[in-house]
Amino acid sequence: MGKRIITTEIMDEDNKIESTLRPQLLEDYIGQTKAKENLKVYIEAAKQRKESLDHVLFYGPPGLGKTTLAGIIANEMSVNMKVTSGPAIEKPGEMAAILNNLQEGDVLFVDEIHRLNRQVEELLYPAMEDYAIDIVIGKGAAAKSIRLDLPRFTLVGATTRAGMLTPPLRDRFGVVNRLEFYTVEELREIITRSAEVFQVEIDEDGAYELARRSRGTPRLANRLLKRVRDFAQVKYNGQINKEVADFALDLLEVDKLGLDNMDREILFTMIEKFHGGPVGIETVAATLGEDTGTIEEVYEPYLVQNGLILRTPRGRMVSDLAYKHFGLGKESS
Ligand SMILES: Nc1ncnc2c1ncn2[C@@H]1O[C@H](COP(=O)(O)OP(=O)(O)OP(=O)(O)O)[C@@H](O)[C@H]1O
Ligand SMILES: [Mg+2]
Repeated sequence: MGKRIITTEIMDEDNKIESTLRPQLLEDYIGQTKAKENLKVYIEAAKQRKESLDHVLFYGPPGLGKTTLAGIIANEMSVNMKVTSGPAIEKPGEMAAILNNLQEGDVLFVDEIHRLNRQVEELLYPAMEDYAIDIVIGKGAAAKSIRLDLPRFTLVGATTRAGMLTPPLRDRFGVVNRLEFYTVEELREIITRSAEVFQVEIDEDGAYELARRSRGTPRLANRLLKRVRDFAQVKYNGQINKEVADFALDLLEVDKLGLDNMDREILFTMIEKFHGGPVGIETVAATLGEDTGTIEEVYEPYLVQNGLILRTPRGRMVSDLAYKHFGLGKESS
């Protein structure tokens, strides 16, 4: 079977469970107050005017709810959502076909939109702006271009790498939302709700402990909940409390701040190779064999927000807090 350019349903097992956890309406969506308030107004206004919603861009680190919000937009507008992603579309013709098949008002969700290739992206410009595309038929001297009108659709783009979007594409989104890390309290609410879906009992302290270690990220919170549920079932009598959560999370090597391996690798590299900084982000990235932008937009934000990495004019520095977290002394230099 060839690659699927477009999917309207969510496919694999992990995703099937995820889809039951996904809130369907704006009012059930926990956190992201700013983005939510924004969307509420725009959705309301578009509905009153019986128009399609303006194009919406979501950006921010993985697992914060971009795909979920795209689905909510389609639900709230009572339209269909078609799902595709930047790397799945190779040729402008493929994008033209998708656009041409949309119904009036539909949401086209393009995940990883920063990975669209140039020709495909350029096709989107008139599509987004004028709801029309120009397609070339024939070759050489016989080639002619015809204009194809499109239904008024809403493009919802998502990216973890806002820095990689070209300005002309970014400028064509009327609504741009940056998603933030969730607070422990918001994550606790999400975990409590997910536990109901999983039909597993969890007490307040257990939910709090899971929330604290979820790296500000609902996807991680749900994943940890699933794992901890297994421990609760096999080792305790099915109930999740702080003791079970602690036991399971320690075993899973999720630390008290929810740092993952990459987080630790970044911090250890800075500590061991660069005396804790200051060091340029490019240098850290090169040492880790990672792309600078990925470190900057995907991994670093959580570390900066939690005061583990400090951004200074001379470069990044590992904070005292991070040394303390790892039980390390700061070497005097
Ligand atoms: N506000 C929320 N309330 C409850 N659950 C949420 C919320 N936001 C996200 N989730 C859950 O977190 C998981 C990840 O969300 P989602 O797939 O929307 O993230 P994403 O930003 O699209 O991630 P990626 O960048 O990796 O595509 C889903 O299981 C979803 O149900
Ligand atoms: Mg997604």
